[in-house]
Amino acid sequence: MHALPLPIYETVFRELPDAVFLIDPETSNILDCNDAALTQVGLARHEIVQHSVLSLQRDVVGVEQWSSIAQVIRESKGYYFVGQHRHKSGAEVPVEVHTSCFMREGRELFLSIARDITQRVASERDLANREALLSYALTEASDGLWDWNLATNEVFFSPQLKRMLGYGPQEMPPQLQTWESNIHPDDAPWVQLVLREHVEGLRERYDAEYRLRNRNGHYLWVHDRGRVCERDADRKPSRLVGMVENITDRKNAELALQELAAHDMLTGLLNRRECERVLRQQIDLCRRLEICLGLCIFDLDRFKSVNDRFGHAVGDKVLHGVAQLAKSQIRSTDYLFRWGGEEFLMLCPGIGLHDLVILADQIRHKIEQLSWPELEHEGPITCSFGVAVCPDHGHTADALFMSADSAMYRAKANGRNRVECGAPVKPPSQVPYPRSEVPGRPMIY
Ligand SMILES: Nc1nc2c(ncn2[C@@H]2O[C@H](COP(=O)(O)OP(=O)(O)OP(=O)(O)O)[C@@H](O)[C@H]2O)c(=O)[nH]1
Repeated sequence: MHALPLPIYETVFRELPDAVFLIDPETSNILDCNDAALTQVGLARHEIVQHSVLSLQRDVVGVEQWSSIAQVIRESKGYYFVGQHRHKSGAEVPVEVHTSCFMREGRELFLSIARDITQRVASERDLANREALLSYALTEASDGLWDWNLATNEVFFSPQLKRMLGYGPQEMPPQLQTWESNIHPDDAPWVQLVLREHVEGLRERYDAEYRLRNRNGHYLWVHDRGRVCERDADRKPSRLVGMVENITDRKNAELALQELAAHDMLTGLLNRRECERVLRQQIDLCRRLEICLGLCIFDLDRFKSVNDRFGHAVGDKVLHGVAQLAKSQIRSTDYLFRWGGEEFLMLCPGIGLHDLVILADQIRHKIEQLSWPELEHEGPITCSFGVAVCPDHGHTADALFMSADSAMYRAKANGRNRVECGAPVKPPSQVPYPRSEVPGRPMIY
């Protein structure tokens, strides 16, 4: 039983933002209410007081139903229900009602507090709609979807994602490791870096194209995009969702085109355009790693006479043979390009002048020793070589190339079938640049 209302309680009753009704359990009539109650149903005080509480809503109909509810309210400490109050305008106001029973001066009374939950119902409806959409997207969308809980490292893989990779609905354990272990080893480090950078807030989104292994062990090319969609109380990412698209066909076509555009048809070597790109990239890389970069240009000697005497087709064979031989002499980390016509360019990261000269001379010698049945009694095919090393002979791509090129012309002028070195240049005073070769780079090829 509650104590008698004191003036302070009277004020609380009047000022409460929730609608409060004082009800006679016998008649269901409202004995009193606060202003929030009047606002909630849009009625004046005289339209409410001494009217049945049943007139405010439609969930309880008739005295009989009211009596049984009144009985439940009496027996329980508090009666709670979610229903609708009827506004004067005809609109329905969703309410959450808590009713309790108490005695005052020997008389039984009900106190009902009705909270307007319009906003909450709207957001719940919105959430339900979104969840339905999400559930549709997760199971039916043509792209595969994933949902990663960062706290547990659990990952939901959508049925479509599993289908894309050739797995059944019960396969693919829902863990981050399942995904990680299927990324192509060459792609894994940078894909994981991109993902980490997004989680750490360094990238706005996670977006990567990489190879993902399917159930048969073959790799698919995928475009994977994702975003942090939930954060914990400390604003740390707690959930990331993303979408995986199978782009194998497009990527393969793209790669085939790139391959075609980067290679020379006759020799199969990388072409001049690719050479220019790689040369600049290697200059930057070697500068960053503080290692040397060797460049060698070689050109067939008196090749015009081969064409003239034996025809272009035989000349092509010679070019192809020379390219294959040179290719067989370099390391997998070196590059060989067909610079143009009968001219080739070799790039060797981490090599010093001494070793580069040895390598060039070895190739020169091996080319000279090749036998060419098509050339009948013609003498050996020979080449002239010019070598230069960055930074000793040039600090930029152009300077390095020019140095090796003029060395090659000097080799021609000095009798052909020989190796000449570029002229040393002064280092730029402001850029400290090492002279080191890669430690341990073998001199023997
Ligand atoms: N068969 C064939 N010949 C080519 C190709 N590209 C360039 N050539 C030929 O290479 C020859 C180059 O001749 P030149 O520049 O006079 O040089 P060279 O005869 O080798 O004389 P030096 O370089 O001074 O030793 C020309 O006959 C070109 O037609 C090719 O793809 N196939």
